[in-house]
Amino acid sequence: MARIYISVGSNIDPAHYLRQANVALTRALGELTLSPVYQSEAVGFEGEHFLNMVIGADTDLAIEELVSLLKQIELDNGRKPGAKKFSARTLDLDLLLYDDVVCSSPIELPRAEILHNAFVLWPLADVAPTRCHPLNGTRFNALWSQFDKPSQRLWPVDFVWDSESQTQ
Ligand SMILES: Nc1ncnc2c1ncn2[C@@H]1O[C@H](COP(=O)(O)OP(=O)(O)OP(=O)(O)O)[C@@H](O)[C@H]1O
Ligand SMILES: Nc1nc2c(c(=O)[nH]1)N=C(CO)CN2
Repeated sequence: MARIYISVGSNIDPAHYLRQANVALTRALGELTLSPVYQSEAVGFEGEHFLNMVIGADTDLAIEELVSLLKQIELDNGRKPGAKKFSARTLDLDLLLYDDVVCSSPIELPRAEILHNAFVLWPLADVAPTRCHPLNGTRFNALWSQFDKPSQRLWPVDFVWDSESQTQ
């Protein structure tokens, strides 16, 4: 069994697609650990605000199977294959950590974004505060407390998981 962490992001109908991701990942992986949901300004391009969060789970799937599963869930939820890297998206699911595995090609683990993006590191520090980054051995709560916070604006939101009639 591997402990995994997945980053979830959306800036097209984001409340709907976060709920869809939760349903699809629960179906595929079983019990999930959900971080709080954060709203954030789009980083790297002009666009609608994002909702971001991190999901933890235990799985017997291999890394490649897991990345294929995430890609299929993205496609099932309106993700346009071949869209520009920095562009609006219905659903982005990235595997951040698979136990303490370190690898780079074709699959990058741990995902470099952990150290660069507040919208990844804050929710990861929420769900795995005392877990250590596999490359530098530092706990995620310490990495978050050292992060240059004014550089990226994000804020926690009250998120309603079980109602399609709510917008957040
Ligand atoms: N840790 C990982 N998690 C998910 N996909 C990965 C990972 N490492 C490599 N990949 C591969 O990289 C491909 C592109 O994913 P990547 O997240 O880099 O770009 P994207 O999701 O298309 O765009 P963006 O970077 O704008 O989110 C994926 O389809 C997958 O095959
Ligand atoms: N706030 C925010 N900005 C982004 C995000 C994201 O998930 N949240 N994802 C991107 C491409 O991976 C680019 N910019």
